[in-house]
Amino acid sequence: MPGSRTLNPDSHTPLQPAVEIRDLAFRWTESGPPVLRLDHLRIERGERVFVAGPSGSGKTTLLNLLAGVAVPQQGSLRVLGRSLETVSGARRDHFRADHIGCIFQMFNLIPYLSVLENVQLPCHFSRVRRARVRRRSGTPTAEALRLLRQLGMAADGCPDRPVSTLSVGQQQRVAAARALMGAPELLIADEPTSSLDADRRAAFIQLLFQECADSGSTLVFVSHDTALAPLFDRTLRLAALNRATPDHETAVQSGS
Ligand SMILES: Nc1ncnc2c1ncn2[C@@H]1O[C@H](COP(=O)(O)OP(=O)(O)OP(=O)(O)O)[C@@H](O)[C@H]1O
Repeated sequence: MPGSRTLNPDSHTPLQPAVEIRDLAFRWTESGPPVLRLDHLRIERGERVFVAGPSGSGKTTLLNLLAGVAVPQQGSLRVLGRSLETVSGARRDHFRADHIGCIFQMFNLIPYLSVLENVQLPCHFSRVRRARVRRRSGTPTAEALRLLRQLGMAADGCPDRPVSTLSVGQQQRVAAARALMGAPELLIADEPTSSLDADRRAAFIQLLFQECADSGSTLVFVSHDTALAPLFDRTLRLAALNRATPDHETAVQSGS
């Protein structure tokens, strides 16, 4: 039960929710229309949330806001208890490096680095994640290999290959392993299974769930594949704001 995992075992003080949004409006350009409006959204620690909605409804935009890549022009946005709309870009970058694992649609892998080097990158940017990796597996290399093994990417010299030589589906798994390094409290994933076959997709989701359960991480997962939705604790459904239909609301719907 996600809502029950709200005590910090170290301090015995209640943890803030993973995400709390109020009266948020976001537009990409000053004169452009709002692309996302959310009156209230609360995601508890440890929850696994599936984000659905038609193309252009703002799913990726929402992940950009949660990652602190973009900031809302209106409303409040608290992630892991931190008000992201009030802090500088540099602080948001630091916060993201320490606490958020991102699997973006474009992967953002560094082409001239090997698979193993790419997966270890979060440890270069964050002392917090480095410390967690040390506690879990001893070294960044050992933890990266553990994750790559789980994703079927540790055999046949794969860890030493430059990522530019990998298929899109393989790159997707490398991006996932990198996001999971150092057990970030919040994991956000944008269409992370779009290039995987059915078997790999099932294994991938199981791994994400297992890793999140082991570390109490919260998962926000965007996908057009609504067959996956019942696997999650609930579904957040976004509706396109600028469609010429009466349905202009951004709806939050609870799944089973
Ligand atoms: N960097 C950007 N600059 C300007 N407009 C943008 C930018 N990124 C997205 N948009 C616009 O914001 C709206 C929401 O886009 P977004 O990518 O969040 O939708 P989405 O629901 O993730 O779509 P898809 O399912 O196709 O990935 C769209 O109208 C899009 O054109």
